[in-house]
Amino acid sequence: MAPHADSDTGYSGANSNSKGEVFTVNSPNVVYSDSAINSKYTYRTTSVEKDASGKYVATPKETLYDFQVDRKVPKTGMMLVGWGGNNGTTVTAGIIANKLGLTWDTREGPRAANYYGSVVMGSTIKLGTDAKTAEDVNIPLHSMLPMVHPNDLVIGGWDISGMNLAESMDRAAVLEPTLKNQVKKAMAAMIPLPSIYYPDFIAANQNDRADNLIDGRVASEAHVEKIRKDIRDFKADNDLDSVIILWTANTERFAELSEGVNDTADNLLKSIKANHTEVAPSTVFAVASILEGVPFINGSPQNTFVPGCIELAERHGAFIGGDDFKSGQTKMKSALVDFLISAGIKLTSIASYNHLGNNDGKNLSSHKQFRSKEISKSNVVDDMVAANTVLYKEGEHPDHTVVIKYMPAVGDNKRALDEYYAEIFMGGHQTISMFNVCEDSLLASPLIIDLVLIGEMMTRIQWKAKSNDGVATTEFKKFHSVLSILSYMLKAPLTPPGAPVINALAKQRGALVNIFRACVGLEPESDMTLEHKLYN
Ligand SMILES: NC(=O)c1ccc[n+]([C@@H]2O[C@H](COP(=O)([O-])OP(=O)(O)OC[C@H]3O[C@@H](n4cnc5c(N)ncnc54)[C@H](O)[C@@H]3O)[C@@H](O)[C@H]2O)c1
Ligand SMILES: O=P([O-])([O-])O[C@@H]1[C@@H](O)[C@H](O)[C@@H](O)[C@H](O)[C@@H]1O
Repeated sequence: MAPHADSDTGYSGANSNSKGEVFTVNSPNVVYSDSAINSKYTYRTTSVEKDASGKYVATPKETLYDFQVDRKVPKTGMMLVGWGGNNGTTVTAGIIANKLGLTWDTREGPRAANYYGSVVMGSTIKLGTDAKTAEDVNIPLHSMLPMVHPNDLVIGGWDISGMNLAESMDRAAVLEPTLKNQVKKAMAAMIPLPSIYYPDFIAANQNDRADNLIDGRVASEAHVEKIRKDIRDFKADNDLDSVIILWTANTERFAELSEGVNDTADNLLKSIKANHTEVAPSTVFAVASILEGVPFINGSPQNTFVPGCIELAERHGAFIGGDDFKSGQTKMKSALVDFLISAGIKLTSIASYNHLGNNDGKNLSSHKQFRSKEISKSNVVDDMVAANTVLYKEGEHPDHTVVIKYMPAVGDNKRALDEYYAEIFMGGHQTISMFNVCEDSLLASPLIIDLVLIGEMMTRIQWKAKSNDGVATTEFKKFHSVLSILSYMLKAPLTPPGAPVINALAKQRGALVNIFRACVGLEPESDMTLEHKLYN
């Protein structure tokens, strides 16, 4: 279904038709037209109650969904807030290099552009099993639905630093000179739009790069309208069908949540109108995006989505997602903790130390900004611990410490040192010590692509339902405004109010893949492989 031959994804194992489609579903429940894929999907869950004796009673439930996927792949723009930063310049250079099919010399020999680290572009999913050999048939995740190809993204954005992207790519010191030289000309023509700058929200040490500013140092309606106009102009100037806004600017301090200021949509809008000092730049960008009806995704840990912002998104049916790219140390943690606890090993302490020398690290050397990051890096084990009442009593939790130090010498190559300490059988202990060098921007940039591609895809999926108690949704509706399907890429996944937060990495990926499967009428991949277990 991708508009590109599989060679663009570096994938050679699939055969695709003239439209680049890798598969179709042969089922009476799935109907293809030129404009849409319509599927009927039975969603099977288990409802659990306690009986009078306190025993659980499990009742299978079925809900019949109709899914509709718009097959027209739109010309899409990606507008980055913080475009001139390490992540912004790196993802831009990476997309240009892939689009041009560049190779460049390195000490280890020639390297070619790729999308490694992108779950959409670099991973595969099991479609099913071969009808003749019963072997797994795996296809690129990107081929599951008619998704935008990152090579086709039109890129723009804002930065408080006015450097062109070639200069800021040099400042970032992430990419090899032999690659930079090949994209420098294109990137020199890319100039970030001036942005809003409220000094109190980021470290004072960022002030020296703030030379590309919109007037006004507190939130205002004028700021919202200026950003809305920037979005409209970018869309019109590039003849785009859709635009996704993504925050990859500095980590802000948390905004104080208070009644009458940001607790409701109306109060938030009033606070912006009244130039309230507790409205963060990232929240102003989110409000502008919501009012423009374009998805806004937060790649940083601050509480951009104050309750009033979430309510505004719900009111306008606009998509939001966040928070904080899950790129290295935390991604490893969410997989390792899932493994240990689901193996019945009682994790009792996690010590997470990391140091880095990029501008992100410089900003995080300020306590208020570090605190935002400490929160997002610390909550990632909560769901896995709470789910295992065999190992952990109510309220019991492993010790968990997060340390971040700014060490300029290592630049973007963040060092993560972790110790996991656990109780095992009969009083024994297991100690896992890990040294993980995360080249932060090269790990985060593919996540930016995933967030934008999946965020855009979700704007083209609608559903209606008929549950087995007869409650029917008659009109097609969009997914909830809060895109929790993005959680695999995020440390502190934002969920619809009242919905549980899932941090276990495998569950997050399973949700993404199985929702995409449902959209084409396919059952979830259960890994049961009964076909290999029941017959002699
Ligand atoms: N692996 C990773 O790199 C990683 C992982 C998780 C989260 N993050 C988060 O992503 C964000 C970006 O990381 P980075 O390494 O690119 O940082 P960076 O400091 O290199 O880039 C941030 C950019 O944002 C700009 N900026 C600051 N305030 C702005 C505003 N109000 N409007 C527009 N631009 C503004 C800065 O000038 C800078 O160019 C940080 O918040 C970081 O914590 C990064
Ligand atoms: O995703 P992850 O590697 O756990 O977390 C990273 C932190 O280790 C790092 O200190 C911070 O600067 C990055 O922005 C990112 O948040």
